[in-house]
Amino acid sequence: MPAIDVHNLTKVYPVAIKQPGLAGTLRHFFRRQYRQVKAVNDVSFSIGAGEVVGFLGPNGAGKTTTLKMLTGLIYPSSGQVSVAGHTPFQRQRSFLEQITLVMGQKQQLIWDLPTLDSLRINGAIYDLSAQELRDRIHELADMLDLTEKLTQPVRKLSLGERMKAEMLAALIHRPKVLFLDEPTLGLDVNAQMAVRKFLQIYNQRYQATIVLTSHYMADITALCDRVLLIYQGTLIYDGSLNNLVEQFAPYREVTAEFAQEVPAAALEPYGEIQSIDGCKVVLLVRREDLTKIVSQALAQLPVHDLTVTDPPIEDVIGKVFDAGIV
Ligand SMILES: Nc1ncnc2c1ncn2[C@@H]1O[C@H](COP(=O)(O)OP(=O)(O)OP(=O)(O)O)[C@@H](O)[C@H]1O
Repeated sequence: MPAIDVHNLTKVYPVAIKQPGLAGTLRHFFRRQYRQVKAVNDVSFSIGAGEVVGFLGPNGAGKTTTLKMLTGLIYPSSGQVSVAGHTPFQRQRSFLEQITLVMGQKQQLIWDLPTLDSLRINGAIYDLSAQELRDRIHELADMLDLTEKLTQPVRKLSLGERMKAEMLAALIHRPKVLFLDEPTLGLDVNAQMAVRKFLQIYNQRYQATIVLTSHYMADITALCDRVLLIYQGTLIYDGSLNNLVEQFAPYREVTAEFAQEVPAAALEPYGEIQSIDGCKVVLLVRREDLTKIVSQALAQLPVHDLTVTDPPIEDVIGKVFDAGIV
């Protein structure tokens, strides 16, 4: 049985339309008009237990709305959802004990209290014995390198420490399905890496299923083999990140440093010129022509150094969203 099974999921929000000014306010009061915003449109996918899936889309694409439906915070307008064998919006205790939702821009820890106190509250909510709670705090704090900070009021933690503490609190009941909405938002590179590493270990240790949204592609490339792309509420890609790159970036970047400057006209036959900076040139070369072009360049041009890389993944995803379809 898949951990998450979604069929034809749709969410339409009614949004009140209000004209400006006093007349608009009065009209709004007596005869309210609505327009329908289709935030999620006929989305279907299935995620197996233990998978880590990246859920990507531009702002307003419908990611958070989908996560809210998967965690039972809002009702779908139509379609079926099953998470850990439950219908999320019924919000049964046995469902809530198996999932967690972490939102990078929202916090559940109590601001003026030390993290430890919030963890005790969560322990009571999930009926953990004192020993279980101690063991889990010890294990997770150790994984997150947070033990020293647990007695400090949350408001005195750095952003990165706070996010780790949020993660600890969200996982104290050892959920099997994790929904993470921008868990590394605003963190510096080191803190992002620490959170990623932690998620990798948690996934492996508990075979947890993870659905992750992030605008940082490094999170996705480090954690997810599979990505779902959503655009204007519609799922436009479901598959491996590698296939996506191959499909949408049928070229590779060749960076060459020459012993002396080479005129642009002499470079044109080799590929599309991206930039020329003195003796350093970046070209885009189609994947199927790469071997031929590289050997020709080495034979015919004064090449000092040459490297071949994939284009940045952000650019590839950006292209997909610009095109709007796959
Ligand atoms: N409560 C709401 N009422 C009305 N419209 C909403 C509501 N919540 C979201 N929307 C609209 O639904 C669409 C999808 O929003 P959603 O927050 O799901 O996008 P998102 O992909 O998570 O975006 P972001 O990356 O910016 O967080 C947007 O057009 C948004 O304005």
